[in-house]
Amino acid sequence: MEVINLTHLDDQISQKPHIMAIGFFDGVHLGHQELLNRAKELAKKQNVLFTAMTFSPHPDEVLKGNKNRKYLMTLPEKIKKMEAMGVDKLFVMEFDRTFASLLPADFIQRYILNSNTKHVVVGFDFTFGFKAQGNTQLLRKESKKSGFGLSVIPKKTYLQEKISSTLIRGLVQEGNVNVVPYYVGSNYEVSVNILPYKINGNIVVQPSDKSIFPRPGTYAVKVKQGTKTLHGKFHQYSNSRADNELKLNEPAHELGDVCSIEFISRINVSESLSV
Ligand SMILES: Cc1cc2nc3c(=O)[nH]c(=O)nc-3n(C[C@H](O)[C@H](O)[C@H](O)COP(=O)(O)O)c2cc1C
Ligand SMILES: Nc1ncnc2c1ncn2[C@@H]1O[C@H](COP(=O)(O)OP(=O)(O)OP(=O)(O)O)[C@@H](O)[C@H]1O
Repeated sequence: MEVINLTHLDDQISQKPHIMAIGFFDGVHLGHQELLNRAKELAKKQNVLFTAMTFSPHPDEVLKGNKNRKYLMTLPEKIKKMEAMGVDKLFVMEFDRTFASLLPADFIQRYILNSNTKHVVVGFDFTFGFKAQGNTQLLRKESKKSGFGLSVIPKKTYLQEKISSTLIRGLVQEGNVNVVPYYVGSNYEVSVNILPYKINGNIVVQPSDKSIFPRPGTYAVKVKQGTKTLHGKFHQYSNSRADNELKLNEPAHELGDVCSIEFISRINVSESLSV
């Protein structure tokens, strides 16, 4: 997969024909996966590239000044997932105030009409352009007028509720990691750095300060490094502390500098790590 970093100065993003999925896609949940899979199928049928456009940082960081915003996935984690979803080219548009002020019609002109975008795939509640004025109705109207294809993915729900990044962020923060697979199709997973010392014989790990972590407590986890998977317990001290302890059930002599932690479930206090 090719990753193309863009700014508002890039007014054309592709010469080759492509089918593009658009959205922020934090956590790449089952709703996002349906959308990306639709774009992938269409691209295969039409023998064109499957592309996705995402934004960095999140519009709220820029427009609401919410600099401490935390994510289900950091950008490198999202890039890895997009590659696994089969995206050929990922456009990462720098979201700044100048880009935010682009009118919906100008967004369509630059990134769809001038960029050989044959078909656009978005969800039912997608918005774009200055003050989020563009929506799927506008895209529908323009697609008929200008002749590009449009697929709008209907709301994907679980227990009658929209599957959303916001809802999943809440589940993780509350420690309800065991239900995340119903919304994402897999466990909540975070990449961490392994620090070069131990505490009480436990491995000490440090997440990115942009990653969401479950509330303090002990969690049953899977630790993945390359093709290796180990099981263990993860202890989260407090939301403000930067390091956390990891106790593996099996010896892991060659654990390197980084690994990813999959959260399976929260463990009762009585079974917790002795720390
Ligand atoms: C060109 C452009 C301009 C945007 N301007 C605004 C804006 O002024 N205010 C706002 O709240 N969101 C703005 N957004 C953010 C969108 O409303 C939306 O959050 C973003 O396109 C990601 O879509 P998604 O949230 O459905 O993933 C803009 C998006 C684009 C593509
Ligand atoms: N449950 C869903 N069903 C269908 N489409 C969805 C669903 N959730 C999001 N989408 C679509 O996926 C794209 C990316 O959406 P976005 O990143 O805003 O996800 P979200 O889960 O709604 O996030 P948030 O909760 O932060 O608003 C958009 O085109 C959106 O319409």
